[in-house]
Amino acid sequence: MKVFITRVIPQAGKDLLLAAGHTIEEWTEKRNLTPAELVAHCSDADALLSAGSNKIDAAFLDAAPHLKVIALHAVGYDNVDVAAATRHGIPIGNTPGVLTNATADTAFLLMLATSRKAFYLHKRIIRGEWNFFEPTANLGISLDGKTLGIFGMGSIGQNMARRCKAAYGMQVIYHNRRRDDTAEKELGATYVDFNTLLQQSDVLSVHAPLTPETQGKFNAAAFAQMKPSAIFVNTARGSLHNESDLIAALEGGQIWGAGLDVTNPEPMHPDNVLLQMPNVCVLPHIGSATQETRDAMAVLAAQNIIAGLKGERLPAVVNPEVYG
Ligand SMILES: NC(=O)c1ccc[n+]([C@@H]2O[C@H](COP(=O)([O-])OP(=O)(O)OC[C@H]3O[C@@H](n4cnc5c(N)ncnc54)[C@H](O)[C@@H]3O)[C@@H](O)[C@H]2O)c1
Ligand SMILES: O=C(O)[C@H](O)CO
Repeated sequence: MKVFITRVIPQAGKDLLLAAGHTIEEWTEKRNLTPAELVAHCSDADALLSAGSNKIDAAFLDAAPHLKVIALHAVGYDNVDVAAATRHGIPIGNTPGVLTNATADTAFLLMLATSRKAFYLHKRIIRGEWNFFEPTANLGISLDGKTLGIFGMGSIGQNMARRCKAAYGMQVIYHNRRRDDTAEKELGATYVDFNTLLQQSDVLSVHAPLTPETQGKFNAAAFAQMKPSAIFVNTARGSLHNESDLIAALEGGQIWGAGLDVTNPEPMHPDNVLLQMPNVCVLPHIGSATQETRDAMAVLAAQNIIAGLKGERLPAVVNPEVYG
């Protein structure tokens, strides 16, 4: 059967699809498919392997009647109208778990790099501004024993908390849709309401999915409650924070710094003022970008498609309700 793949993915995933007897068509241009191009390529496809942010909504599903399964090369599925897919009888697969460590590493990297102004100081060396050692210049913030706040205590949030506790003995507080026993027992994490999370965190790391409830959650009102010494880290989705409010909070000293793997829009414009700020580190959405992790994501996405095309339950399914 034909599988359409929206971006070049690791060979490990493609090998699995080919070994299962499927044919592959892969979009290799280094630009996003337009919605019309996606429809055109899916018009005779049995499965879609979507790597990227293409909108998968009711209109698309109506226009691609052959599709039997859609697998995302991602854990986040905010680009998918899941209810519409379920109505169309199409299981949606994603890649949870296999990218947890790599993404938590990225959050940890951004926290530490921001706390020491690493990206800004690197740029100063390139500009020839490393002139002499100054005991009172280039100072960052120590993380030892500080309070880590996690918004979204799922797989990646818990992993980030584990890393911060092991490395810095950080106290962990969290806000989630519901309390999490594992986080409380294993990590000694304390559940707090959203305002307390804002007020008490020295580092606030965002790990919740993008939904109507979380969109724009970190706005002027939220930043105003945070400590002037706080670091905001977002590796979830750029739309969870309001970018102009974040810039104003950094400029106004309401918070100290920010580490971002995700922005809105993506890619971030090179002239963005955040890229010039000493206490800000920005990465180009590389949360899961290790060779091993991307291979594992491609393999799981392929396994989802192979199962879906056999009419079997996907190993990682977003909409189990599709099975009735
Ligand atoms: N930067 C990257 O490359 C990258 C990589 C992987 C994942 N992500 C993002 O990270 C997100 C989390 O991934 P995960 O694997 O940890 O998912 P997960 O489902 O294991 O965890 C998400 C947690 O957020 C909580 N949550 C949901 N809505 C909430 C709300 N309104 N308020 C508070 N908490 C809420 C859930 O209860 C859950 O505990 C993904 O949805 C994705 O958007 C980004
Ligand atoms: O959700 C994810 O897995 C990453 O952000 C890649 O899109």
